[in-house]
Amino acid sequence: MVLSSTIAREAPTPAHICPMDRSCSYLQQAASQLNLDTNITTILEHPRKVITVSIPVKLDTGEVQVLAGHRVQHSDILGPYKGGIRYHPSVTLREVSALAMLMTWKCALLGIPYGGAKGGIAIDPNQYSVGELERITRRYTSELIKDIGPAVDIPAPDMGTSAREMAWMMDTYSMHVGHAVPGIVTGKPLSIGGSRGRQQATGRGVMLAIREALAERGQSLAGASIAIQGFGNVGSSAAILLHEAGAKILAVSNGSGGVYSEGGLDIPALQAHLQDNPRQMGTFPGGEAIGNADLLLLPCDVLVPAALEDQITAENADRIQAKIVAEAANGPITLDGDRILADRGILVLPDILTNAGGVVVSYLEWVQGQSYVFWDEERVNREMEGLMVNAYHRVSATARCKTISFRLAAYTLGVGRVAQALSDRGLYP
Ligand SMILES: NC(=O)C1=CN([C@@H]2O[C@H](COP(=O)(O)OP(=O)(O)OC[C@H]3O[C@@H](n4cnc5c(N)ncnc54)[C@H](OP(=O)(O)O)[C@@H]3O)[C@@H](O)[C@H]2O)C=CC1
Ligand SMILES: O=C(O)CCC(=O)C(=O)O
Repeated sequence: MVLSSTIAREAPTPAHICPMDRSCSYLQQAASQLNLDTNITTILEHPRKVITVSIPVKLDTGEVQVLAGHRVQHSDILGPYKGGIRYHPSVTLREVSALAMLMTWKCALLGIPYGGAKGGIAIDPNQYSVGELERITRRYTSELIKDIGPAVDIPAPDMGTSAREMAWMMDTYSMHVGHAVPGIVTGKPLSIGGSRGRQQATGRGVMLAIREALAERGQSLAGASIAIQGFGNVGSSAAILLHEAGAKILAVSNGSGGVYSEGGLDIPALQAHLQDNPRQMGTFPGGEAIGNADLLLLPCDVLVPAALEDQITAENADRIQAKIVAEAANGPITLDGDRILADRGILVLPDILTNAGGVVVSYLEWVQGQSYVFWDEERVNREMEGLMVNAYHRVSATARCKTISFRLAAYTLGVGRVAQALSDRGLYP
């Protein structure tokens, strides 16, 4: 048996330095708007707990790999830690830390009683069999068993994971404690206490944020031209819902490239094509192939990055032709890219608002589970829409009233709520 260690060897971050430049920069800007005591900001800059575990996994070949699994718990000031689990080759402890902090502000902005966390393993799930993925997920859960729980830390799907991984996590945790604990994860299958509407929830929230932003400009979704990077859970759900609302989806893409049609893509036909030809966007007969980099530069009403971080940077921000950029992904715009878009007057709908529909329905799943009463999809969608639209208009009103960007307005509302709770709870030393 060969032992191949694939544990990421990242340089350790000095304890006194905030490891997350972008997240900390936005936190600092919000702190300055709020006139926060610098000691409170210093506390909020640091994750409360950073966990890295070794995950030995026996591959189908008999070889053993040891993977590094991370879980970063940024804050539980407002409630249990909450956030997704990512399986993607680009996962690092730094990235997971930054994403955990985003979760704290997102939940606070939306007014849901959760803190923020994120987890991840640096693997390409496409390179592993289902059996291997199950063993990886179960061992990762086992290693985290003392740090997660329905009142402590509640994982959910993120890039590269889905209801399937949540079911494995729920089962592993339940076996450890000796009884079924559906509330240990959200985004799980309906059969074990999942919520109707969770799968499409993030994409639905993205559609709602775009709808509200266009409405404030006197435009409707019908006829709006939209380009979407990423066609996974979030990108494909947003594309379907925007298409159903009459928007013209000019282009979509995945890791293998994209497809473009000036007249708008037939999204259901594209989905059917992908069923038969997985990941082969470029061969869809209803459009022409387009690269991911060019998709970002298309002239359109709304550009929706719904894949990875750092897609809009100092290199391409001055060539973005969209009027609105809706951050469906977490962190798709770098700090420099953000400054350039702001200087050019392009409205950015920030991630902590735009993609919050997922965690909102995770919260609704948790509420249903706690009360043992499960709602129909119409009710779930209605409750989520209420919270999303309310948050959108609070952000928009704050941006208008303080003459600041939507991002800074969203951070000011999220950070302000956490800072208030921190000082009310007396955790401030
Ligand atoms: N799932 C959720 O509920 C939530 C997700 N998010 C965020 O949304 C984003 C997407 O997550 P999700 O949809 O769940 O992830 P998925 O794993 O379901 O989908 C990811 C998509 O991104 C594509 N992709 C990967 N690399 C690239 C690339 N270099 N260029 C273009 N596309 C690429 C993938 O293509 P391929 O299949 O070819 O690899 C796939 O279409 C992430 O930032 C995530 O954090 C935010 C809130 C909630
Ligand atoms: O649904 C959840 O709990 C978390 C979703 C998530 O990871 C995110 O919003 O980035």
